[in-house]
Amino acid sequence: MNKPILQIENLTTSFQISNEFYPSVDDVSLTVYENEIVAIVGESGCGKSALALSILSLHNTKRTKLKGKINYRGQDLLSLTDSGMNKIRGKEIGMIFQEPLTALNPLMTVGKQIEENLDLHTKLSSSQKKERALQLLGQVGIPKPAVTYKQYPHELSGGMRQRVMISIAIACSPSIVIADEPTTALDVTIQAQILDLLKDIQKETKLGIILITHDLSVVAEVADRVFVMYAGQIIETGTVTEIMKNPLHPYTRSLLNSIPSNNNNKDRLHVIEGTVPSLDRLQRTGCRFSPRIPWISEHHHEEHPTLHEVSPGHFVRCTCYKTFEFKNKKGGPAINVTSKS
Ligand SMILES: Nc1ncnc2c1ncn2[C@@H]1O[C@H](COP(=O)(O)OP(=O)(O)OP(=O)(O)O)[C@@H](O)[C@H]1O
Repeated sequence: MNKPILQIENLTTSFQISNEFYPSVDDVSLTVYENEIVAIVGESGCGKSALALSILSLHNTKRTKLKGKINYRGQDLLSLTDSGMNKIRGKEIGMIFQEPLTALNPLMTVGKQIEENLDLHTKLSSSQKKERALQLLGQVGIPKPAVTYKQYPHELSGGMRQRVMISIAIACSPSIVIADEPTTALDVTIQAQILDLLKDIQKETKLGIILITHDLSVVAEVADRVFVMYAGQIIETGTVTEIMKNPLHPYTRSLLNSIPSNNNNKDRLHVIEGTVPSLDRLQRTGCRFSPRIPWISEHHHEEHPTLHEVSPGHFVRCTCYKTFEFKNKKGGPAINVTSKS
């Protein structure tokens, strides 16, 4: 049985807007075990990145309030000082961002950027650092590590830059890597290569990966378990096999129906207006998804929706899933699914 590495308990992350604090991540609990890929999926604005940045304590502390617990191997990350957290970031928990061109330093060679992370967290000599950097570049599939080592980020293609980001993220052999939309900025073939690379690295190193994406087809490709987020809350979770085979929440079903290969409906798709509401306009009582499926009458929703375990490990929020049908009954998306790209 794999051991839990990260246990998030009742995490609420609130941001200050004008003079009020509004929860962007609302009472989220999730566990990541070693040797698994956990996906967090949802439309733009659901709180996925806010959750990732909370794990790494990367929010502006003056304008953000965090409540709950983030246990990493027995210590609560929320109670750590800045210097305590600096020892975790990049060493224990690696991070891969969506756009490597902005995440990488344009003025530093690839080799130096990998070595910078090694400098912070290891006591390797200069020659050992170089050796490790070259080995990492080889591990992430860079064809000529010695050449790329000396190059600047702008000299590389998008896919190569993302491989470099991955090499930096795994340089200090972390237990967890958080990958926030790692393939969104890449074209389809390169996307598939990067996903394969992440899968291979995960298998080789047995680390836990938290994969953030708006795309359920990416989830189906690589993840073991999935947490579907809507308006700051987890609305459904389970193994990927279970969620793909038996999605229950209307939102999950809508996301799945928005994948072209899953949609057998040859008619015009039925699109319901609406997007994830902004934090200050979000209804916080009742089912948060109900305004987007107004044809489902109120009494089918719970007043205080909770997560129900429908089969071992498969949880769904609110009772509306029991009676939900797509408005056009043919399975077109119930909502106009937005994405970041
Ligand atoms: N620093 C901040 N201050 C105020 N509001 C914020 C801040 N960061 C995020 N938000 C708000 O919190 C909500 C969730 O944002 P978040 O970026 O986590 O969503 P997301 O699901 O990651 O979307 P995307 O895929 O677009 O990044 C949004 O309404 C966003 O506007």
